[in-house]
Amino acid sequence: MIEAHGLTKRYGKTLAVDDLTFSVEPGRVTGFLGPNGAGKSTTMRMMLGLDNPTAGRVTIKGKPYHELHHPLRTVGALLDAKWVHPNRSARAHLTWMAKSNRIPQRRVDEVLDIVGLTSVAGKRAGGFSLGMSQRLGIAGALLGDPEVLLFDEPVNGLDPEGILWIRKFMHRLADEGRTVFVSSHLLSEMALTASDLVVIGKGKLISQSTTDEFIARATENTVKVRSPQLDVLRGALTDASAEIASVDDGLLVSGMDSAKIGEIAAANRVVLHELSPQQGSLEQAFMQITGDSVEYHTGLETEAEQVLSATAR
Ligand SMILES: Nc1ncnc2c1ncn2[C@@H]1O[C@H](COP(=O)(O)OP(=O)(O)OP(=O)(O)O)[C@@H](O)[C@H]1O
Repeated sequence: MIEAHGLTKRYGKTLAVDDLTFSVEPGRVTGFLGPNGAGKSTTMRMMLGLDNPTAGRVTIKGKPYHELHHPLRTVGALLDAKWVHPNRSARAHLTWMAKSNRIPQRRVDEVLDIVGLTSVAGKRAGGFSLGMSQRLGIAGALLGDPEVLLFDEPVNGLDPEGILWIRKFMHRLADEGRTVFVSSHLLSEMALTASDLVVIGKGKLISQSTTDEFIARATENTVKVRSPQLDVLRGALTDASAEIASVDDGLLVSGMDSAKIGEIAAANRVVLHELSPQQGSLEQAFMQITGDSVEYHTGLETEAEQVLSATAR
């Protein structure tokens, strides 16, 4: 469990984190979403005691980081995957970390196995691909078998196979009952990875909810209907105050759920060929919820475009 209360960080004139209050629950993957510069890394650094809050506090299992008796056994983090001596082997790097934290050597082999690096454990970490470096970073985070894990932009720059591996791994950690807090500016990736979302923009909390609630709240859900008696159906739905738009081969109905539309169709003896709820995407939700912040919106469009073009490729 991670809890932030009024967490604030000021760097000179920049208010990097502005009065954030939220909590992160165990047994779930919680996405920490916001565009570049929103304050995600600063927040995570404060969670790990690497930066001091200007005001407010953040606790892990009820205590600020510096009061934890066994920090590495309580919280593990992947902040920068390339933070490793390039000439050290993966095993030597982890052994060095383990020794300085009084963690037994057998745990090094365990974590190498967990992240699938056993076969390259003796190779120079400097020669690792980004995906392998991420795995090594995650192995380091797991060394103390912590209940709480923080990952800062873990899928940045990874190929689809690497992204899938990280996603499944996060789910596995949450299924083991751990608290998994993962930052990203990649909206569609977070929609697949996280069941809960903490969304920030310009240092401020925009929303905390489940991913499904976030999308449902922000996007207007519509229902697509196809029928050989479209005109009869259109009249009946209009009489019932639904909003209707015509699409190629049917109608797009808003302001009414599919159950009600089905009932109206049945009452009017209208045959339906399709009755399908259309859910908005996380990109749409993100744009809609944050759209009133000009600076935020500008940054966001770039991110959303990147995501959309990456998806189209
Ligand atoms: N050490 C620092 N000194 C001065 N300003 C800083 C420092 N660290 C962060 N900032 C500023 O604080 C704001 C939030 O930065 P932060 O890195 O936390 O955002 P972020 O959401 O993690 O973005 P990114 O995805 O680009 O890392 C930015 O305006 C950044 O320039």
